[in-house]
Amino acid sequence: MALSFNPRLVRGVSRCHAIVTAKMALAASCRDFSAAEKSTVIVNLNDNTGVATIQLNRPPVNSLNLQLLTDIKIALDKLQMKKDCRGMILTSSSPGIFCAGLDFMEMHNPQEGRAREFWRSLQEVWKMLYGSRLATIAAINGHSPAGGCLLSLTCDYRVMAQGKFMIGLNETLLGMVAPFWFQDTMTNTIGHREAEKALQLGLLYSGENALNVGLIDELVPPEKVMQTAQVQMQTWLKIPDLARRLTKEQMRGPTLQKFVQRQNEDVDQIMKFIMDSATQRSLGIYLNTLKHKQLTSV
Ligand SMILES: CCCCCCCCCCCCC/C=C/C(=O)SCCNC(=O)CCNC(=O)[C@H](O)C(C)(C)COP(=O)(O)OP(=O)(O)OC[C@H]1O[C@@H](n2cnc3c(N)ncnc32)[C@H](O)[C@@H]1OP(=O)(O)O
Repeated sequence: MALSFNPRLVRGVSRCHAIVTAKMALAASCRDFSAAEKSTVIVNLNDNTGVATIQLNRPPVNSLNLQLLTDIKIALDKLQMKKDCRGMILTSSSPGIFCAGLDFMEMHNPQEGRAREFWRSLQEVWKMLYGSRLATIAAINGHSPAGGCLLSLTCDYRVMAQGKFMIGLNETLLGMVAPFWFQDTMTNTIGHREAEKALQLGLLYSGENALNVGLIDELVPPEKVMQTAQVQMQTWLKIPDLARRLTKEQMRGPTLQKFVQRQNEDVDQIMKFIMDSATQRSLGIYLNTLKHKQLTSV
């Protein structure tokens, strides 16, 4: 697959306890997170409200590598198995950066087996989040390009910090095509016409413009992002869980079913793209410019 790289572009807790101290069962599972090596997520569960927080904790930019994706999946798995857990807020431990998207280092001259595992992990995290039984809110406390935007789009509600932060699926600016399920998630959120523009132009939206097109639901001062997410979560939790969950399943089911049907084909296509020598040349050039980048928004 050919890749056209444009170097001008780019750049784009109440009893609540830290990771593991929540309830006994969760405490045990959380110990698992940090047993072998430092976890790249911080998980809290408020015993009183049933609301969990997952903080992406891979400084400096929370780029999604295999470990971070695996840690998110493990955390979600464990939270979803806990009956008392009804909601989850996804945020970052690094104010100013929610998530910089996929970790380019996972795609730069990778071993094919590792790259496949990486892509499958991304697919699994998307599928789990998009179909989660939990009420989910993204507390976007910083930049959220590409895969970062995708993560937030899986949630039921998005609160973003005011400031010079950008959010959007900017893949085309990098000479990449956002996979169909990235596109579907965007279209389901902002509608077909706006998604057409956003995806083809690789638009990175300012908070104000993201609010205008419905990409985010609230824009608040940075210090109010978590509080706003927690207050909004109470609204979602007033709805009987089963009714809310079945409605979500009906709304998102067709997108998830289409994804499952084409999941393997998607892995094969991406592998072909990543393993292509022209892609690797472009990525090498891009990685050099990444240090001197500047994101510009609409
Ligand atoms: C031409 C590319 C071709 C790639 C082809 C590969 C195949 C791909 C297959 C198809 C995939 C399609 C879907 C893709 C989805 C994605 O998510 S791709 C990732 C897109 N993300 C971005 O473009 C964001 C890039 N980063 C930034 O714009 C900025 O870093 C920031 C998020 C705005 C933060 O800025 P700032 O606070 O100024 O920090 P920096 O100094 O820029 O960064 C700190 C260090 O982190 C490194 N880094 C940043 N982003 C990434 C990343 N995504 N992956 C890996 N590393 C990253 C950055 O280089 C800095 O490193 P050091 O200089 O070593 O400190």
